[in-house]
Amino acid sequence: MTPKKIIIDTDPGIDDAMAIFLALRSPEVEVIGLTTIYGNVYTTLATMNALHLLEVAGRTDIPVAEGSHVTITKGTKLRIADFVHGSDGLGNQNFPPPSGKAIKQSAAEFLVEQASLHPGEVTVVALGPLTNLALAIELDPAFAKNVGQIVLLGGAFCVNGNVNPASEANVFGDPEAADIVFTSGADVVAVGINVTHQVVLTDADREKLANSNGKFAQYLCKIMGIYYSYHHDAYSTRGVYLHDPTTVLAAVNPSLMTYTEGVVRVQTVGITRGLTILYNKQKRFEEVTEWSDKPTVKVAVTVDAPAAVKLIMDRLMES
Ligand SMILES: O=c1[nH]cnc2c1ncn2[C@@H]1O[C@H](CO)[C@@H](O)[C@H]1O
Repeated sequence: MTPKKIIIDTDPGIDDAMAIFLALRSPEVEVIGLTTIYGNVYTTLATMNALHLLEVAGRTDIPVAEGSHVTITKGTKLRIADFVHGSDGLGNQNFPPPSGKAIKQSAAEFLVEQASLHPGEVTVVALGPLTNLALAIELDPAFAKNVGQIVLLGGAFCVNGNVNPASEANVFGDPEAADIVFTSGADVVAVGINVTHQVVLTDADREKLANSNGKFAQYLCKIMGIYYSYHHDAYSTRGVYLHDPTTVLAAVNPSLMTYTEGVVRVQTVGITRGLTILYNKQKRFEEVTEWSDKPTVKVAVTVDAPAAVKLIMDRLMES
């Protein structure tokens, strides 16, 4: 079977690093590019980190396109989660700057170009706020139809968020963009923290990674300390949530999850800004609602967590 072409839209980020390495080790997919976005770090640093991670992996053949520095509404007050990942996004390791450079195209231009070059064949795996995808949709009315699938990490479906009780970090980062993507008519699969919080890398798993000869496992163990201490403080867990790698798995091996389908809208105002609400079509409402006549998306509901953790670890431990 020919591997699925994927573009990873990313804000690296410790779990992003893990997700990128996992994708590079997955024969089911071919990474044809990385696009960058703010979120865990600012966009400029996300681009540097994406280039750095490709250099670590020996995959400088993969292009990196820099994404937006502002939200879809041109907002510049960004919420950056450096307290989760370190001020450099990669566990404060003082890595030397990458020698490579981003391509001239913007992330949105690159996404539009690749989707129209390979209609129906490109999967975008979106691991940060959805600004670049919303820009691609605005730039090219055919993008939503041309893109094969958008597999995104976003939302907290029927559970508390991780920024506040209402909102998950990626949707909170640009709620207007998220609403554009969810209602675009593209084939969207949303993996929310209701699912990713079930996929935990324990202290014992970390030790196993550290004791392996895997190049990626070794690198990740070096940068993961701050991600572990953050989880210990914030959630009182002795382990970390594998948000981004789990989302990559939804593209690599979709059968590890179950899904429901319905219309998702995003709250953009008030104390619940960033809230994702899925209408499951179980009731016909008398009134016309903001969910009426909108395209549906797939939302992940369950995950085979032990199988997911094992697959992620096995691939990262290959040397
Ligand atoms: O507590 C948190 N606040 C903000 N961002 C977080 C937190 N925990 C994890 N992430 C980051 O947000 C995405 C998942 O929502 C992941 O990329 C993760 O690295």
